[in-house]
Amino acid sequence: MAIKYGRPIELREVARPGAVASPALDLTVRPRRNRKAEWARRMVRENVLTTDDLIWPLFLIDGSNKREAIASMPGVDRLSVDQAVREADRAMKLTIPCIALFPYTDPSLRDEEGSEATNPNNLVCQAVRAIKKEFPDLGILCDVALDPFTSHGHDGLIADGKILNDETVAVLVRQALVQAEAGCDIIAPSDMMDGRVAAIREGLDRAGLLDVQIMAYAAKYASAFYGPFRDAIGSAKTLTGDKRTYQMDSANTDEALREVELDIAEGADMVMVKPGMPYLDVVRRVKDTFAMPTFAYQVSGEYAMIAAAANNGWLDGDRAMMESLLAFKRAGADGVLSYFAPKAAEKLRAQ
Ligand SMILES: NCc1[nH]cc(CCC(=O)O)c1CC(=O)O
Ligand SMILES: [Mg+2]
Repeated sequence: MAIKYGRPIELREVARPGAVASPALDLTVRPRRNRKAEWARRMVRENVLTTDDLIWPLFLIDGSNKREAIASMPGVDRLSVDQAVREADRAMKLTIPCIALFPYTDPSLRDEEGSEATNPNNLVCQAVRAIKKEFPDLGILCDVALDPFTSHGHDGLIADGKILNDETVAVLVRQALVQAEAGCDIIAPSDMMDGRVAAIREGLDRAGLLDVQIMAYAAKYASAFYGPFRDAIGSAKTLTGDKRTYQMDSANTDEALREVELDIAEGADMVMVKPGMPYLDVVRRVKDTFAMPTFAYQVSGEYAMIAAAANNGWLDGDRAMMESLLAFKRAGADGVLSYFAPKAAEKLRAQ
C-alpha cells in the first residue's frame, strides 16, 4: 500500500452521482477546496493590487499638441507638456497617486556636462509647473540623473573615459533643486553615484524644501532591460560603452542590501529596486530587511516583452499585465512604477 505523509493511502470505492465510478483518494487535506469558487478564492487571497500601488512614468517632448509613438514601447507616446497635462487629468480620474516625468532632449540641447539638467526652465520643470497648476493633488516624481541631457548618454560627468562621482553629485544636487523649486514632490536619484542621497537631502533642506521626499533608486542594476527607455529619451544612439561602473552587477543581492542601507542612512524616505520582475528576490530581501516603503520599477524592457508578445497574439496581454503587477505586491513591494499604470488602473476600476 502506498504511504504518504506517514499514513497509508487507502483506496475506497465511492459511488458519486453522475460520476464514473472511480477510487477516491483518502485525503484529509484538499487544498483545492479553498479554490472552488471565485468568492472562496477572494476570501483567502493574500495580496491585492489597487490603483494606489501604481506610479505612472510619462515621457516628455518639446512642442505643443504633440504625441510621438515610441517604436519599442507600443502604446506609449512621448508627450508635449499640454498632452502630459491631459494624462495627468487621466491619472487623477483613475486615482493613480503619482506620475513620473522623463524628458526626451533634443540632441542640440545635449552637451558633455548635461547642462540642460540644471536649467530651471527645462522640459521637466515646465511640465511640473503646468501639471501642478491644474492638479495640485497629484504626486509628481522626477528622476535625477544626467543621461537625458549628456551627449555621451551617461548619468554622470566623464573625464578620460571615467565617471567623476563627486563632481557629478554636485550637479545632481542642482538638478534636484530646480525640479523641487518647480514643484516636484518626490526627487528620485537614478544615477547610482555614491553619496548623492545625502548631498541632495542637504541641498533640499538648506533651500527650505523640507517636505520634498526622496525615493532612491537604491538597488539599480546594469540591465539590458532599459533598452526601450533609452530609445524613448533619445540616448540609445549616443550612449558610449555601458553603465557597469556605477549600476550594479546583476549577480549580486548582498550588495543591494548594503546600497539600500546607505541610502536610508543618507535620508531616503523610500527605496526602489530596478528592474522589477527579474529582481523580485531583491525586492523581498530589501522589504524584509529594512521594512521601508519599497518600490519596484517594471522597466521599459519588461513592458516591451509583454506588449510585443500580446501584440503577436502569443499571450493574453491584459492577464499577463495584471499578473506581473500583482507579483510585485507578493514580493513585498509597496508600489510599482509601470508603463501599464493607466491600463491596469482602468481594469481595476472596472472590476
Ligand atoms: N538613469 C536614467 C534612468 N532612469 C530610469 C531608467 C530606465 C527605465 C526603464 O527602462 O523603463 C534609466 C535608464 C538607465 O539607467 O540607463
Ligand atoms: Mg548607492
